[in-house]
Amino acid sequence: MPYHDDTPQCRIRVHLRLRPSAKPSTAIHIQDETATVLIDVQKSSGGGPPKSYMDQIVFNVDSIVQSTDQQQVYEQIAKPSVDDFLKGYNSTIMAYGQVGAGKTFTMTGDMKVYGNRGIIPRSIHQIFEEKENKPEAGIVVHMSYMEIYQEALYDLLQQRSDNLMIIEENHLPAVRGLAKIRVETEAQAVQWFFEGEKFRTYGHHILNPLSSRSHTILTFYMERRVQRCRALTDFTVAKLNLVDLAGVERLKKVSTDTGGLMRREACVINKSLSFLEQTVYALRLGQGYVPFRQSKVTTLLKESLGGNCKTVLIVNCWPEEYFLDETVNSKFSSPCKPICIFTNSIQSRP
Ligand SMILES: Nc1ncnc2c1ncn2[C@@H]1O[C@H](COP(=O)(O)OP(=O)(O)OP(=O)(O)O)[C@@H](O)[C@H]1O
Repeated sequence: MPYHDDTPQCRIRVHLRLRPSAKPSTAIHIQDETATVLIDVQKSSGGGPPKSYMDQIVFNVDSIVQSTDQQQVYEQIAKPSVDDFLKGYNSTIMAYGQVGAGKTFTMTGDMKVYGNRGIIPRSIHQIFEEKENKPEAGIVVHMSYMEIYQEALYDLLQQRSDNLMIIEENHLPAVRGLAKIRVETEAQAVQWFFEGEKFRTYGHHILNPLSSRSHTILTFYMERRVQRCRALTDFTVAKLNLVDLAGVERLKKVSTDTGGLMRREACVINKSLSFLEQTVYALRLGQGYVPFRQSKVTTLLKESLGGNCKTVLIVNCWPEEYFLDETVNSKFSSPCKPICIFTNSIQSRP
């Protein structure tokens, strides 16, 4: 069931997507009714017969998707966020998970097969359908697309310009130098998105011939007129972040190259994802100090994780035995669920 939350405080929604597998691990038990995943793991110490070595890791999410149907994934997980954005709420949809587990398939999709297009092209369609159907709302849309590679920022809509700097604006991070392109139609937005994709950093390894080596953040900025009463018109502004995080990597599983570029990339990616985990745990525990500034991705996602935003996290997993360690590590998503964030739809333009 798609989920809508109109309360001023809402929590991060967490969805698990398992990619199709011919041989799923028997250690993973899915309970669809309660959206719970139970994973049998070996206890590290202790005596007794083999069975007593087993322990069970439990993590709870909001829903579990095992289907490959991109339309269903969009309807169930992403569309409510785009609806919220169009109503004037800041929204974020973020894909996290192991390498090759389907993050880019979920966000961008297979653009050669129309039915397999992902959340980004479908969101673009929904945004411009609203703009066309409601001319009275005077909707204005801008977009930006950036990449975080090796802790440096690149503007994918300016031929990968690196002339960007994180600054603070109204106590929130902003990126100076980032192009915000005004887009009038769905075709223009798709064209700019493809233009940005050309400059994205990909690598090739055993698990994925087209592996993202960076985090990307595609943002839509919307401004629309809202008639409060006959004499009063508000201009509501909102942002939609579509985030494709780089994958959690065990280097020995993806490459035999232990000293080169892939190793350096994997170290930086894993470090930034572990900072993301630390940030989530600090928010979950309600700690006064939240280490947002430890990495570029947590700095830029400050509002999505602990500010004024409705956030959805999609955790992509391989259900095979070979990836069980990484699947267990995905349990970090569980503590995201109770994190409450403040949401306010009326952010009027002065
Ligand atoms: N649910 C799915 N159904 C069908 N094919 C899928 C699915 N998930 C992933 N794939 C396929 O698996 C391959 C790897 O997926 P994808 O590139 O999306 O992984 P990723 O998590 O983004 O990886 P990386 O972290 O390496 O960038 C692609 O060829 C993709 O089409």
